[in-house]
Amino acid sequence: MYKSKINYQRATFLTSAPDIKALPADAGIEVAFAGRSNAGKSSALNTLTRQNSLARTSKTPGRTQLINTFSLDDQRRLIDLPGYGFAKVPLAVKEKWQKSLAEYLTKRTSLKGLVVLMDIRHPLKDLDQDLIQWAVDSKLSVLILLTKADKLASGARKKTLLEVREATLAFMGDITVHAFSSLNKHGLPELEQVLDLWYEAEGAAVTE
Ligand SMILES: Nc1nc2c(ncn2[C@@H]2O[C@H](COP(=O)(O)OP(=O)(O)OP(=O)(O)O)[C@@H](O)[C@H]2O)c(=O)[nH]1
Ligand SMILES: [Mg+2]
Repeated sequence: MYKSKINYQRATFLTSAPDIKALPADAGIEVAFAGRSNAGKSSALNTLTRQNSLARTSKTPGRTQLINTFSLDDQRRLIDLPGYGFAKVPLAVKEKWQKSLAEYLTKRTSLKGLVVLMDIRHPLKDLDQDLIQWAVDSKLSVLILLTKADKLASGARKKTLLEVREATLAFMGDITVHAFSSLNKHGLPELEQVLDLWYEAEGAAVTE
């Protein structure tokens, strides 16, 4: 098993920011979780940090409307971004939070890597592809997590994983793809290993 170098359980809530002006100082290293509404971003953060209610989750898409920041230590932060692609939200609200999302992604210097979460049953929708291409063009490292992997049997899960890996070659970037489940913790060691690398705290190799 992979032993992570960073103690993700130590994460503490910092701020909920309506726009980037309200974020903590733009120093150190940030890793942000992005994806469609309901993809499982907040759940994945809670799984990573072994805290059930650090990030608020919901059956109702559009739960996370602010940029929520969590501290790992004085140099490292995790970010829970508002989801995109959810139609049933008042336009004014949607525009406001999509704007703060775009602002965060384009202006935040400490942003080192983007975790893009997609439901394994509906991967690579248009907005996901736009986000991944933008991240690659911006020289960000990308980790794709195919979430809710528990919803598929292992054969179908592996098939989708290979298909998505193949499809992401076209983006010509630094992209890693793993299946993930917050329900049964599938893919958690892989997530920790990639984050350790981005946070410049590489741990021991995965040995099985
Ligand atoms: N079966 C299963 N359900 C999951 C998993 N991860 C999340 N869910 C469910 O999916 C729903 C959405 O999860 P959230 O973590 O709130 O999703 P989000 O991406 O943060 O959503 P927004 O904040 O609205 O953008 C909740 O009902 C979760 O319980 C998983 O790994 N397996
Ligand atoms: Mg959320």
